[in-house]
Amino acid sequence: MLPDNIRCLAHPLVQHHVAILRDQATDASQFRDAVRRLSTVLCVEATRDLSVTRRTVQTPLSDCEGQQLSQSIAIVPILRAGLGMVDPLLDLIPQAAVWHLGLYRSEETAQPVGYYDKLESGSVPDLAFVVDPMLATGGSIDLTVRRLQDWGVRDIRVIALIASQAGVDRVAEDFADVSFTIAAIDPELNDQAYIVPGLGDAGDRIFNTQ
Ligand SMILES: O=P(O)(O)OC[C@H]1O[C@H](OP(=O)(O)OP(=O)(O)O)[C@H](O)[C@@H]1O
Ligand SMILES: O=c1cc[nH]c(=O)[nH]1
Ligand SMILES: [Mg+2]
Repeated sequence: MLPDNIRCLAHPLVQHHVAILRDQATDASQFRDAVRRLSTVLCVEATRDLSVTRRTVQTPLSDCEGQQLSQSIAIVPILRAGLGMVDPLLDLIPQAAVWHLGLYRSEETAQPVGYYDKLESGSVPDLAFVVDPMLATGGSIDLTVRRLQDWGVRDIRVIALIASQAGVDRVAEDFADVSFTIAAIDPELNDQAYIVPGLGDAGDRIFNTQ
C-alpha cells in the first residue's frame, strides 16, 4: 500500500515504455523518445486535479461554456536529466514558466551538490512540477523541494520515472503535502546509491555521455 501522496502508474503503456528505458540495448535517441512518452502520460496523471475557471467561448455555431487553467504553473527540471522531461510537459502546458535547478550527485558521498539556481523572488508560481527521471536516495528531491518551499511555492508536484522504495519512503514521509507521480518503484539501491534494477545513469543515457 502506497502513501496517499505517492502515485505509481500500473498501466500497460507505462510498463511497455519503462521496459524500453531499462533495456541496455536502447540507444540514446530511443531512450529520449521513451522519456518523452512516459513524461506525457505521467503529466496527465499529475495534473488530474488542477484548478480551472470558467470561460465562455464562441464556436462557429453558438456560445459554449469552457474552462481554463487558473494557476500560474512552473516546470522545474533538475539538471541534467530532468531536461529530457521538459518538452512533453510544455506541450501540454505551453504557458508554463521553466525554472532550472542544477544539481549533481557527488560520486563519493551520493549527496546532491548545487551548481545553478536563478529563482527570482518576484516570480513565484502557484504550482511547480519538479521533473527528474530518477529518485534514488531522494537527496536531490529533498534539496529541490526545500528550495521551492523557501521560494514560496505552495503546490509542489514531483514527476519521476523510476524511484527506489527507500527514496519514496523518505520523501513521502518528509513531504506529506507534495505529490509524487512515478512510473515504477524499484526495490533496491546498490552500494553506489544507484537504483536496481533501474536503468543506469539517466543523464548519461539521455545525452549519450556514457
Ligand atoms: O535521489 P538521488 O540519490 O539524489 O539521485 C537522483 C539524482 O541523480 C541523478 O542526477 P545526477 O547526479 O546523475 O546528475 P545528471 O542528471 O547531471 O546526470 C538523477 O537525475 C537525480 O537528479
Ligand atoms: O540509478 C540512478 C541513481 C541516480 N541517478 C541515476 O541516473 N540513476
Ligand atoms: Mg547522472
